[in-house]
Amino acid sequence: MTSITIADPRLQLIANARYFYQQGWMLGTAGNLSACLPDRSFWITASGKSKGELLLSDFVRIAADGRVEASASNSQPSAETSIHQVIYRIFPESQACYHIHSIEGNLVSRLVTGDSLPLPPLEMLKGLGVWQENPRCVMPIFRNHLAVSQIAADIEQRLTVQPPQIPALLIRDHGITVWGASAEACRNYIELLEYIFRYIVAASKLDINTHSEQ
Ligand SMILES: CSCCC(=O)C(=O)COP(=O)(O)O
Ligand SMILES: [Zn+2]
Repeated sequence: MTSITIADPRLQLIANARYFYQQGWMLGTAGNLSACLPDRSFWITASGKSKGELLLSDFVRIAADGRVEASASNSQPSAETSIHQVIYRIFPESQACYHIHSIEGNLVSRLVTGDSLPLPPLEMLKGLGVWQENPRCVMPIFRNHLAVSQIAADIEQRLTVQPPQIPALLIRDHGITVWGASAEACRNYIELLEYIFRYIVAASKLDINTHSEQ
């Protein structure tokens, strides 16, 4: 009889957090990652852990009804757990949700004053699910309240009625959050967005209009 071993999703979260740390996107304790289990509970990084050197014990398991199901002694779930919960509620097909803090993400959030960031019509958007010629795509931006519950409430209120074109949102002066069908998809979304953000920042320095059709 063949036996199948189901890998612990925390292992992939640890590897991705280390990679993001190496890119400068999860420095110090910044950011939080989560991944769902078949019963819709999810593992999320415990609050205040160094994201470049996570251990299996640096995660908290949150049940589908919001209870803390498992945690190592003294570990509290990420302070931003409510944002992950809202994302899983609005997009129930999501299996993972990643939040990082990057310099480019914060810079682009300052290039516009409104509540959405226009994205240039780059080929890279296809990796985020946008398959249109010369797409007009925007990314939602949310205000960075001190109370995370207010950010989560704003996200739920807006995205429930106005689903975004890409599985991602920006919190101004704070960071980006993505969600997807797998941890691998989330890592790809983060990388693609970081490329797009670098492009936007570089274009703004060169004073290039990135939205005109050539
Ligand atoms: C320097 S990180 C400030 C808090 C934050 O925005 C974050 O992403 C990490 O919070 P957590 O509670 O998940 O460690
Ligand atoms: Zn954060």
